[in-house]
Amino acid sequence: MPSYFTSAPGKVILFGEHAVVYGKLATAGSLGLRSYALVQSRTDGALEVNLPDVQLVRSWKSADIPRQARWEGYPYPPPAMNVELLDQLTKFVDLGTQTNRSVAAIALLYLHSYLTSDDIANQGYDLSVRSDLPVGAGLGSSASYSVCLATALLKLNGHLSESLSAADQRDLVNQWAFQAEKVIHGNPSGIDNTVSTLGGAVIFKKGEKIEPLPGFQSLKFILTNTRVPRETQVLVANVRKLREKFPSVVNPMLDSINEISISCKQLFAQNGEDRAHLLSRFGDLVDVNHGMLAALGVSHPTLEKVREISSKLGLKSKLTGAGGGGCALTLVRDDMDEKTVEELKTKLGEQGFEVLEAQVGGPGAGFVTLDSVTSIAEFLSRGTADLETQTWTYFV
Ligand SMILES: Nc1ncnc2c1ncn2[C@@H]1O[C@H](COP(=O)(O)OP(=O)(O)OP(=O)(O)O)[C@@H](O)[C@H]1O
Ligand SMILES: C[C@@](O)(CCO)CC(=O)[O-]
Ligand SMILES: [Mg+2]
Repeated sequence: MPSYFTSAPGKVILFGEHAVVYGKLATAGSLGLRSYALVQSRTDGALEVNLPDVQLVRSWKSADIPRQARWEGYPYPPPAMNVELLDQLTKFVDLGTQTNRSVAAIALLYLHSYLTSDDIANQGYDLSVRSDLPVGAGLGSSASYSVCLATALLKLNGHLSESLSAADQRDLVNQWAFQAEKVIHGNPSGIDNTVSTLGGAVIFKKGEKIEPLPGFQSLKFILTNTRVPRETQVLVANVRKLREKFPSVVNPMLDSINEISISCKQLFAQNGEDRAHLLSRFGDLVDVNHGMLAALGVSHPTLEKVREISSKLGLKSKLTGAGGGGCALTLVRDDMDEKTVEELKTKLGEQGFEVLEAQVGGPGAGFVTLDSVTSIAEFLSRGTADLETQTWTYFV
């Protein structure tokens, strides 16, 4: 009766969102805010899914769920996106096409279709996911959800055997989480699931081996959730349309954003000893990158409000993630006194924004093997601090 907790962090993109979709460099770090899953096998052939963050509770007879090919296992890569299966699953879940919970359920069943063995499918299983991240706010909730799902289903089906190195296990989790991200986002670059799987801070280029950001030093940010809902898929599509209309205008902007990530990498690599200089230059890059994103049409009046409020207090902010609402990050320099930070938080709160403080650069995906059946209700009501006291295994 295998059963597991799995967990994965959200992410904050420092520089390079959107440009990363076109093969440009981006830098990002994992967040202290995480999602958690509980997966455990049953005996009655049901697949029971609990996703409280998107208000979804469903129980399907496992035998009724459309399935096509199974994945052959390591070292085979996941097959190309199966559009026919996606159509079948969309009809099967019957929750509308573009709702939060519809895509969440389809992503889960898509991984189920490939990763679940016939034996486990016949027995059935419970899968619940809960998150400390705001959903759809630019902090990688979809990636963190996808990484939790991939880790849970790979573990449950014995695909992460101990004969594989930690790096191979991590790659498998990342590759399958990317499949789930594709179901949710359409055309993701893969940066979000990669940061969520690996943890730490990375410099990322689509399709290339990922490197930790050399010399990365922990930075303090305030994250402001404007609470304006938006969908990453829609914003990415809007930038694509603008680029198709004006390639000669937009392409140089994407190149400039690439240079921002290179400058960030150089800052950490060269200026590690002069922290004040590093933070001042980092702040300049925050400003420039936001300006370019605004020019690409992915800012929002609320994000500009965050910039206005923070700028009056001498702080630099930019949107983070896809933009169009969602979250902004504000760099808190070491020399900022607590009073100013409190004033910032108060002013942001007065606008109805949610202010989050989180560490950047913590651990990536992890799991705990459980030796007894856990009640779903208990798992869903447990505090994060309580879950974190478990003995987690990370893929390092
Ligand atoms: N805890 C969760 N439970 C179930 N589904 C989730 C959860 N978190 C995210 N999702 C899925 O991810 C979707 C949100 O993804 P989206 O990419 O638009 O936002 P994000 O990942 O928070 O932001 P960004 O991609 O800009 O970082 C939701 O509609 C839902 O389908
Ligand atoms: C907007 C985007 O660049 C980042 C979303 O967090 C999309 C992606 O990279 O897939
Ligand atoms: Mg996302």
